[in-house]
Amino acid sequence: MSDHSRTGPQPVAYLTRVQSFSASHRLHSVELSDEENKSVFGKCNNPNGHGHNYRAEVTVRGKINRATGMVINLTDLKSCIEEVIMGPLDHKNLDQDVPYFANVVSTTENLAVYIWDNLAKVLPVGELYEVKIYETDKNMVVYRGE
Ligand SMILES: Nc1nc2c(c(=O)[nH]1)N=C([C@H](O)[C@H](O)COP(=O)(O)OP(=O)(O)OP(=O)(O)O)CN2
Ligand SMILES: [Zn+2]
Repeated sequence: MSDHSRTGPQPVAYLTRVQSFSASHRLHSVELSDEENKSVFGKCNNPNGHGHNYRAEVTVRGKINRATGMVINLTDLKSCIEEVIMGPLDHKNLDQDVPYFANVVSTTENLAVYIWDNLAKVLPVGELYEVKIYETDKNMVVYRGE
């Protein structure tokens, strides 16, 4: 049996915070012709764009600090999520308002990478383990920094 007392090993836990946000976008690649864009992205290439109510699940992995009982203080994780997700992305047009997506297609895959890269820069403790993004109730991407 493992010993998680004061002198035993520090157990590792995975802490997840869920955050919803709304954004619009259009799937369009600068590397493809207009015809190719229409063919690949179909209705999602409509110049008027469309919107989603996204759901992000951010998971941090780390040892449970003996003194605090925490992997990361949820207050700090919430601040990071505000800075990386809510500020830049909520109620924004991803392609027009977020410089990263000027030349990167705003798929859920790329959105997960964007969120991962920026969260990794600001997390104070623990290690970012997983970013999960639901674009719709039916479509979800998991990114683990690989
Ligand atoms: N690999 C990916 N493919 C597609 C993405 C994506 O992010 N990665 N995104 C889109 C569109 O942006 C859009 O989100 C798809 O919307 P829609 O087809 O309406 O969504 P649902 O599958 O949930 O709805 P249905 O009820 O099945 O129509 C397209 N492809
Ligand atoms: Zn979409």
